[in-house]
Amino acid sequence: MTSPVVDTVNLVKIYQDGEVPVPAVRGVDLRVEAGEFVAVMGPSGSGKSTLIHMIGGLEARTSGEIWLDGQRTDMLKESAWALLRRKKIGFVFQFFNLVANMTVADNVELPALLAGVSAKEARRRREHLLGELGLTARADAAPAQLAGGEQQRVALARALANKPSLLLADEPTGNLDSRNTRDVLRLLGEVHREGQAIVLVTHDARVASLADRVVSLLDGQIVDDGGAGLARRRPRGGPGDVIELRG
Ligand SMILES: Nc1ncnc2c1ncn2[C@@H]1O[C@H](COP(=O)(O)OP(=O)(O)OP(=O)(O)O)[C@@H](O)[C@H]1O
Repeated sequence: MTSPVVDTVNLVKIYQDGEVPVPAVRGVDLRVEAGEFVAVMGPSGSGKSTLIHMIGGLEARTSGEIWLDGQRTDMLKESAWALLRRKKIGFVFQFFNLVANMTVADNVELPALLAGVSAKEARRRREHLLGELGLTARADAAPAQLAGGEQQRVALARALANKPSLLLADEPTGNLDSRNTRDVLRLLGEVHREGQAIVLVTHDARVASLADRVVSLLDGQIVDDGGAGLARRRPRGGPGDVIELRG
């Protein structure tokens, strides 16, 4: 049996607001299998972002365990984390973190080149991803010349250039109009069909409807795990993969 891509055990995060402890995540057990698409939903402040930041190693946990692909990660040093992230994880967060003095094309190719992919293959992936996201004409622009929604799509292309086994996304369609949302969702469907796991925070029920499973958080705890462990996975290429959005 293969290890789950993500396995958190009694994961806790308590922020300190001066003297006041702010419990953000309170004992979360979340298991995500290879290739599974999980949407995380819940009201504002329920701990969604904190949870995926901890899974991605961007935020230290207070207690509990985090395992990625069978490797315990919550005790890793930053250098080991950086290597693991580069190899296995793609991030799309609300802050796009594009490199300001590089073109869109170079921003998208960089992670693949850093991971040792050949220049030719990195260019092929970049052309494919920018094409899918309607950004081909913006390849030579600097990030600052792009609208917010365009920057967000470049950030998604960059996160996928490496073909990560795990994509972590925090509101990836948050700033997008319906046409761009459709492009992003089509690409996520493609990523999912290729067997990459996705953990995605969203407030958008249309986005969540594409997932294999919706995990609901409330006050830092999972109140519904969407039937983890049940054979809910749709067959690849089945009707669930057809993305239709109006508007
Ligand atoms: N750096 C921080 N310092 C102190 N408290 C924080 C910090 N970051 C988050 N919190 C608190 O932790 C709780 C969970 O926040 P989090 O951002 O994870 O929720 P969320 O579900 O992602 O919310 P939203 O949907 O609004 O993004 C909230 O009470 C928030 O105020």
